[in-house]
Amino acid sequence: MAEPNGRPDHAFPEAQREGLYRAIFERRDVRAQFRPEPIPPEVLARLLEAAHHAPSVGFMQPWDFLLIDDRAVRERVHAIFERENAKAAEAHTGERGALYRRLKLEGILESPLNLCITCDRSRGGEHVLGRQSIIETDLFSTCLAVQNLWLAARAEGIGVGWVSILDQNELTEVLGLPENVYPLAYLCLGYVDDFHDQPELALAGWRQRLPLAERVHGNGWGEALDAPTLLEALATRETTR
Ligand SMILES: Cc1cc2c(cc1C)N(C[C@H](O)[C@H](O)[C@H](O)COP(=O)(O)O)c1[nH]c(=O)[nH]c(=O)c1N2
Repeated sequence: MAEPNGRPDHAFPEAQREGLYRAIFERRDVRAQFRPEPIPPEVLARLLEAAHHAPSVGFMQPWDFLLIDDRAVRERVHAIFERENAKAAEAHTGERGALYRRLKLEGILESPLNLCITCDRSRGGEHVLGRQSIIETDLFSTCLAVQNLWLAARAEGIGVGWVSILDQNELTEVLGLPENVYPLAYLCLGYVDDFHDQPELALAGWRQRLPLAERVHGNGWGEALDAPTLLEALATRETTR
């Protein structure tokens, strides 16, 4: 299809575009509102397929997916969280410390499924196309798989919470990961009672979303953007969300 200006129109129809943006804006990190029902296999397959279709450096596809529903394994991971979280809490004192201790930062035992997305740092051999200069691009790729899954889960009505308050070496041992396989994301998944309309950390008064217009630079760091219409559009969008 071509637009009146002759440019081919590859954009999705409006309703589909809205669906995609809805998943982006209504995706939340979920820790507390999990329901116990299991995720049906066909739905889980769709989420994993979405993750598997993420971009990856040199088409490396460095990810694997460990589906963890065993209570004993989850209890061991939860114990790692408890230890690490106690250490993390010590970093915050006074009112901030009290607020930190009130935050719910994981749903390891309440969610029906835990999912560890790993990154095999040796997949594809020594010379992965595009990874020569920036070795961490395998980790970046795996993060994109996480985000694909997270957005698809939101569209399916499934909440996802990322737990990173974990000792990676202990987690590696509990999950029996081979050498070179890094546990990139430990996620809690399940249907939820509700999705908050703002990040939980914002609702709790921990930290607020930064004004986007202030984060956009011109031709170098700190250079003003010479694009009044874009700046106005950024500011306008912000007041509506
Ligand atoms: C790499 C990484 C690691 C973590 C997180 C996210 C990411 C990207 N987040 C979730 C984080 O707090 C959340 O994304 C932000 O607060 C924004 O909220 P929404 O995701 O928009 O709901 C997170 N949340 C939490 O409760 N415990 C955690 O350990 C972590 N760890």
